[in-house]
Amino acid sequence: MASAPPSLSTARPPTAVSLHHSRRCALAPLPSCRIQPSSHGSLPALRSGLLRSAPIVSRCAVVRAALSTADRAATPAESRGDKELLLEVKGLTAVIAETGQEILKGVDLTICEGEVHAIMGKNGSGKSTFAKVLVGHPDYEVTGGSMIFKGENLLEMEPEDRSLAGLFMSFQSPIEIPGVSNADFLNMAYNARRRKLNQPELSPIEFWAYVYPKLDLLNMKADFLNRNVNEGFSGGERKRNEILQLAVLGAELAILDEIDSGLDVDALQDVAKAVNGLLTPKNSVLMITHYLRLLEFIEPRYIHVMDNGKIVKTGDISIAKTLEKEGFKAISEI
Ligand SMILES: Nc1ncnc2c1ncn2[C@@H]1O[C@H](COP(=O)(O)OP(=O)(O)OP(=O)(O)O)[C@@H](O)[C@H]1O
Repeated sequence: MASAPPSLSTARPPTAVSLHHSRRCALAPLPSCRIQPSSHGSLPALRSGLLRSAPIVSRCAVVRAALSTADRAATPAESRGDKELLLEVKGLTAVIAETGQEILKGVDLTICEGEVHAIMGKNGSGKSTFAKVLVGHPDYEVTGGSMIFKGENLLEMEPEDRSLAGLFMSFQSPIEIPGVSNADFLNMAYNARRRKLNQPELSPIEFWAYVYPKLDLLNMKADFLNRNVNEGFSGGERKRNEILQLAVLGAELAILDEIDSGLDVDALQDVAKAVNGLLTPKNSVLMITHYLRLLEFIEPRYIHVMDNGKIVKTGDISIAKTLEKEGFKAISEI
C-alpha cells in the first residue's frame, strides 16, 4: 500500500508575517486582478508541487461568524469549529478575459481542513469556471471578491505558486503532453516539490519505487508510466491518470472536476478508493459532479448548488438525492 505523500503531512506553525498578511486579506476587499496569459505556465508548472506548507491562520469558528445563514445552518459549530480554515472565498466575481462576459457573480465558499465538499448545478452554471479561477486559469479575469487559501491571497499568486501552496485541480478534459512520458512528467513534478521542501530529489529508480504502489491503488498497469502523458488514453484512463498525479503530488485541497464522467463502474470505484485513500484530517476535496453515484463513493459533508454564477444552496447529501429524484426545479423548495 502506498504511503501518503510527504506533502500531505507537513505542517509548519504560523508566522507573524503571515498572520498579518492573512488578516489584511480577509478583511479588506481585494483589488481586481487579471491573470496574464504568460503567467499560466505549463502543465508541469501547474502540477509542480505542493511544497510549502504555508501557515494556516484562521479557525473555522472565527470564519463561521461571517458565513451566510444557509451556510451556518449547514455547518454546526460543534462539528466544524475546531478545524483550521483552508479556503475562504467571498463575493468572488469573474469574467471571461477575452469577452468580458461575467460568469461568476458572487461566489461564497468556506472549506476547512479534512472536509469533503461537492458542487452540483445545471450545465453552464459556472462550476468549472469557479474551479479554474481558483487555480488561476488565464481565460478568466477576477473582477471582485477574495480567495484566501491557508491565509494567503490567491489573487496575488501565480498558478504555479498556487499549485506549490497545495492546490491541485483535475481537469474535466485532461490535456495531452506529446513527447513527455508519464514517468518523466511525474518524476519531474515530484522532484520540483522535493526541491522546494529542501528534500533530496528521487532518482528514476527511487521514483519507480515510490510510484509503483500508487499504480496498484488505481489498478493501472505499469506501462502507463512509459506512455506520453494522456496521449491515446481513453477518457477513463485520462481520469485515472489525473488521480495518479494527485496521488503522487498530494494536495491540501484537491479540486476534482467531473472525475466521474466517462468512467465505467469499476473505474469509478478505483478512482473513488484512491481519492478516499488520500484523505487525511488535514486535506480536503472539492468535487464537481452531476451524479449522486460519485457522492456515494466519496462522501461529501457539504453539498453546494451553483446557479447562474453563485452558490445558492448548501446542505448535506439530501440535496443530491433530491436533485437526482426531482431535478433542479426542486432546489427552490429544498
Ligand atoms: N473560456 C470561455 N469562453 C467562452 N465561454 C466560456 C468560457 N468559459 C466558460 N464559458 C461559459 O461560461 C458558462 C459557464 O461555464 P462552466 O464550464 O463554468 O459551466 P459548468 O457549470 O461547469 O457546466 P457543465 O456542468 O456543463 O460542465 C457557460 O455558458 C460557458 O459557455
